[in-house]
Amino acid sequence: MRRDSNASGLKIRMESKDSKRKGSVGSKGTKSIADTDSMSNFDGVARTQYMTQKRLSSTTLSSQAPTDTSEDTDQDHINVVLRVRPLNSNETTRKDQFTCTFAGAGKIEVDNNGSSRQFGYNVVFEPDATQSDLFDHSGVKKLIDMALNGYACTALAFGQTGSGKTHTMTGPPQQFQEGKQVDPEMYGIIQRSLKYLFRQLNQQHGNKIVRASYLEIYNEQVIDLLNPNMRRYLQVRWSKNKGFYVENLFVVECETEDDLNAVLEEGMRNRQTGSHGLNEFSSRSHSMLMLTIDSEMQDPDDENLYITKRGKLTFVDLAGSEKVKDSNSTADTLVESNSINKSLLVLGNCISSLGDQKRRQGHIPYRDSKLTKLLADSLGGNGVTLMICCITPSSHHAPETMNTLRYASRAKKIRTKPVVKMVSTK
Ligand SMILES: Nc1ncnc2c1ncn2[C@@H]1O[C@H](COP(=O)(O)OP(=O)(O)OP(=O)(O)O)[C@@H](O)[C@H]1O
Repeated sequence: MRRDSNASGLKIRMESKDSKRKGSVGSKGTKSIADTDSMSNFDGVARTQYMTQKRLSSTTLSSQAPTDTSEDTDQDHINVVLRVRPLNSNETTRKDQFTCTFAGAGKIEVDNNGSSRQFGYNVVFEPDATQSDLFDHSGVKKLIDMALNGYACTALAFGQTGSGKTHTMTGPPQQFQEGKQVDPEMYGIIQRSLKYLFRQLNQQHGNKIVRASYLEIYNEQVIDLLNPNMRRYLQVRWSKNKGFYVENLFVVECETEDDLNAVLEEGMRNRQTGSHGLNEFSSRSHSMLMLTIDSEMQDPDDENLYITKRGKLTFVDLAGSEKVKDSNSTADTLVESNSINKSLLVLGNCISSLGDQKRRQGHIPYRDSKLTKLLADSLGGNGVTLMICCITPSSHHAPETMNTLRYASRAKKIRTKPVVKMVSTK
């Protein structure tokens, strides 16, 4: 191990060269809330506990108890939660209608030009839900607990451009600009997760090592967000042991929450963003912040043997699907839009196949995009996944919103087989 800094001076303890090279809410309805700490999907041991309903004074979240508890006990459904952002100033100026009705119990009804449809998810966050509501009740804490116990866990934000994915994951995107600061109340799921992760780690005994890497997929190329000066596209490879992985990705070892926050800031500053008709600070790439958490413990039966549980925690902020007509894309942004839409189409195809009981036994087109290759394990493998779908309630975007909701419903049917990864060392 040695201390080092990357090209842009990120001061974080880094792994040895070898290991580095290895790439290693407010509606009108009921005010109820899910105790997501008992969500069966995120509980690898007690798998069939039902969510308990709690009343909460001013928050309006709704929840749904999982209904099918009789299935293969090795498998877990992907958890899907939905966040509806408030109407923005463009939408109110245009006098767009508010299309969503919240019936409670994880149900949402959306009106698309006179025809309405109801959808159901694990939790629905209504427009006045706060950032802290999202963190407390989306199930992400359970996800972190599972990563600490050796599972590969993913939190993935999905939805049309401008629907609030980045806001949900990190808070307002402007905060990462030079000299800008944000009220900590606005911090997103990632910053809150990093805090929670270190709080949990500090309470545990034994050696713990947290490593981080951060990449983006921009125009179907993988770029290292922690080493952007390298400006070399990284290759996605496959191996029997690791599945799909990115070769030569910069990996940093983080000792504190501040180290991880520095990684986040560095990556967010380097991420491709652009301005278009639907979002002033639009992410033009899919980003993945990947943490590996090694927890070493002595084998109770052999004092010379140490067992390391290797959990993973990945935060994915997808670029948003967009209608080129609405985003007024031209030249470069058109190439970006097409690339984003294409990779999201492949993701949609994978989700459709995986969500269909018959088709999931057949060919899943993971290899059709880098994004799906890197999400293969989270979606169809041994991972545990939380999908956070973001939508706008605006009538102007209702057809696109319907698409997002349909995808989210399909994703809910996907099942993975979570396994704990162990490494033993003498
Ligand atoms: N729940 C919310 N409450 C208040 N403002 C929000 C909310 N969600 C999003 N916004 C604001 O709306 C704008 C667009 O949000 P954001 O950039 O997160 O969208 P996105 O889905 O990540 O878009 P893209 O795919 O283009 O990157 C931002 O200014 C953001 O702060």
